[in-house]
Amino acid sequence: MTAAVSVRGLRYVFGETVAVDGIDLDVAPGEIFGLLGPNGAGKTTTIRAVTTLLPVPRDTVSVFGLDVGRRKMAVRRLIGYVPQLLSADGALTGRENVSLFARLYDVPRRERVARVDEAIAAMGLTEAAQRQASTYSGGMIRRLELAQALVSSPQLLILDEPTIGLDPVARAGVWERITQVRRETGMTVLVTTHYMDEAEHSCDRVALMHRGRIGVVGTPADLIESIGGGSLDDVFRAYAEGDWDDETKGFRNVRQTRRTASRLG
Ligand SMILES: Nc1ncnc2c1ncn2[C@@H]1O[C@H](COP(=O)(O)OP(=O)(O)OP(=O)(O)O)[C@@H](O)[C@H]1O
Repeated sequence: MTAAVSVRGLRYVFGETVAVDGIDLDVAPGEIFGLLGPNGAGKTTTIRAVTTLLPVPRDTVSVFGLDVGRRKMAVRRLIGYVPQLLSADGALTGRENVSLFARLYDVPRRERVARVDEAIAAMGLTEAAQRQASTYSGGMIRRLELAQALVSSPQLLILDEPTIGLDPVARAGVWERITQVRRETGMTVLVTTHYMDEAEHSCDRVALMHRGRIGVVGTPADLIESIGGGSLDDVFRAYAEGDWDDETKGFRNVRQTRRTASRLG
């Protein structure tokens, strides 16, 4: 089966800073895949490479089998992207914002009205659609941005910290909509977050990223089991506290350390 996203040996350097340090990653079609890690881990740089917004060498990143280094425009047609910075225009109504994206993405004119309505409804914004976006709450703005990204019916939805800065209720609302869209459309979702608890509940698989590298990949349940129980936060802490530059500190060692720690109380 062709991976939705495949990354091989991706490295990205800004001046002296190694933002991404030779990572491999595979996202399966239809899964919600979380790229987790603290600020500066390299998550945004990784997904900007996947979205074609950063230049990448050939044969390092592909989306549904299309090489990002060679087929930029074709890849863009498969992707919906919600960046970290707000992209909705407060002076326009919710509906106008989504319609604007439908035109930008070149959604066929005869399908536009229906597709805009669908995207707005999928994000629970039908009643608010005629209001100016400047009157929306933070959670509604995020859902509006999701509707903008969904209007082109992408095969791959890429979300950079979709719940950052939102209160717990709004965060839950955003995740509820993301999981619902995936359930109804089978769309693949690649999401970055540093909220481990959210990823634990909503992602099928996660990759833990730290200092430009990916430490472990797996289902939240398997990763938690691998350290003998706890939460995804504990898993991350177990890895982040180890020296990731030291090749000898593998999964087994972390597990051993945890076991020892729990024996010692
Ligand atoms: N345009 C840039 N110029 C210089 N350095 C950059 C640039 N973009 C990112 N970096 C650096 O690369 C590293 C990785 O940043 P990146 O934004 O990918 O991390 P992140 O995990 O997404 O963190 P955050 O959640 O804070 O965005 C950081 O040290 C950051 O300062």
